[in-house]
Amino acid sequence: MAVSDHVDFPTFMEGVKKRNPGQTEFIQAVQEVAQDIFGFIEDKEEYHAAQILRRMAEPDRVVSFRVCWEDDNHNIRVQRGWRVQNNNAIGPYKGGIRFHPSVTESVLKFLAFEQTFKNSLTGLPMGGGKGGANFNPKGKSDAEVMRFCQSFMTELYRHIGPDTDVPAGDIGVGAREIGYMFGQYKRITNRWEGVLTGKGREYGGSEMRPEATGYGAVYFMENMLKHKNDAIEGKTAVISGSGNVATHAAEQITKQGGKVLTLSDSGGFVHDPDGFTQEKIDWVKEHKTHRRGRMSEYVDEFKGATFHEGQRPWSVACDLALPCATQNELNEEEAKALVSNGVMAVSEGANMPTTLDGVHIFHDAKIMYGPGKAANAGGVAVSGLEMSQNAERISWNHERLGQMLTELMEGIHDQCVEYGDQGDGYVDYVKGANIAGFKKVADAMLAYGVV
Ligand SMILES: NC(=O)C1=CN([C@@H]2O[C@H](COP(=O)(O)OP(=O)(O)OC[C@H]3O[C@@H](n4cnc5c(N)ncnc54)[C@H](OP(=O)(O)O)[C@@H]3O)[C@@H](O)[C@H]2O)C=CC1
Ligand SMILES: O=C(O)CCC(=O)C(=O)O
Repeated sequence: MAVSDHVDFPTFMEGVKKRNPGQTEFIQAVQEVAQDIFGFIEDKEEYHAAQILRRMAEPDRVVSFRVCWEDDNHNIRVQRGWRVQNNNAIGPYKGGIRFHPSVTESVLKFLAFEQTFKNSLTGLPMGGGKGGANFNPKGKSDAEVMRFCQSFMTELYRHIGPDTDVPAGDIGVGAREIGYMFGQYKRITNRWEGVLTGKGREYGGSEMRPEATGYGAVYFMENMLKHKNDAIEGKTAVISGSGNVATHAAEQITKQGGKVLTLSDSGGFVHDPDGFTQEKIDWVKEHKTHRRGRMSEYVDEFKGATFHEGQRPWSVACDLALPCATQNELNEEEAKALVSNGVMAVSEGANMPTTLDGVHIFHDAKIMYGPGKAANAGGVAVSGLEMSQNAERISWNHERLGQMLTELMEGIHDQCVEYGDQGDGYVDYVKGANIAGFKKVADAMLAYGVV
């Protein structure tokens, strides 16, 4: 009988850092999870003996490939693509594809790691994966984006499948890119199958998927407030981003009687003290998605608003904050500014938008803080429902899916409370999400033995 290798948290993290040199985002994501899991498994020898956390922090595989495409001037361009298949213990790998110049292996490994816990929290049978390329869709013609997507899928198709790995959208990958990639998969394989989610409604996409992540993050906020006998109505909200997640979060805050004060993009943020009404949000959706414009142009359209170039919105006083743009977009100083301006609750639409130091500020101030892996899980949850609909060759209506999303978010919130309740009225939602997400995957891995 082997003697179990029962390492402590600092030794575990030293090993993670040594094995993943320079991968700061991945190390950050593992650290945030591991610090909670070490406490939880302290007296659970079976997890130590089977090296479960060590195995979870090592992706099943990372596929990296060349993506060649021709631009409109007939220049040959070369990008790097990846698919990180992190863990398929509880279902096929599942997670988005990101096209952005900042994409690296470290970024995709952190996202695939987070996705594993998030997907487990949904209660649906989905493992964790993530992919992407260091391709910048900004400023490219539709024809260039199509050629890039086709080339990307020409390599990716051999690694994915409806029971193997089911990608979806993320930053820089929306309905247009999913259409081009799904078309290419179908063309190469001669199969129509639910290999991607986030598809257009006319070819197998699900009702509610476009809204699901942003609405879900607001439902998570609603659940946190309800737990304290409070509600969104009458509250002010600061939101970052102006893409799929941010605009739908803004829409749902507005529907529930809250007032959205800001939206942003990588150029800066817009402060509209009169609030973003549905008409204004529709303008932003159209402007960013179809005209592919900049948020700076909002102030030419709507009087009374100001644009703050190169800045993030966290200095604007608010009751609620929803970071919905990208990772590490809210640091320690910005967290302090939010707290000193009286923020009550933070619900993360983006993945890991708050730095570890920022998270500590929220915890020390005991404000309600819903981490991305719980708060933004509504998107992948409805993706899971899109997979079910495709497999059954049926489609459910908007109302039914809306109801399912509401119930799924409530279930995720309640799991966080079950494992994160500190007994003094404070809920540590990070701890709750980490432990609840870990347990199901870990138990499945134990059942499989050493694989
Ligand atoms: N789409 C989904 O279903 C899900 C998305 N998420 C997460 O939500 C976040 C937003 O995704 P999504 O809305 O889909 O993406 P979109 O591409 O639709 O929008 C991204 C938004 O974030 C801004 N942004 C991107 N990178 C940066 C940066 N480095 N600094 C400042 N702003 C930036 C973009 O501004 P600009 O236009 O200037 O680039 C844009 O406003 C990501 O963290 C993603 O991983 C999580 C779960 C599901
Ligand atoms: O819908 C999906 O499969 C993935 C969504 C996603 O990428 C995420 O949750 O971060």
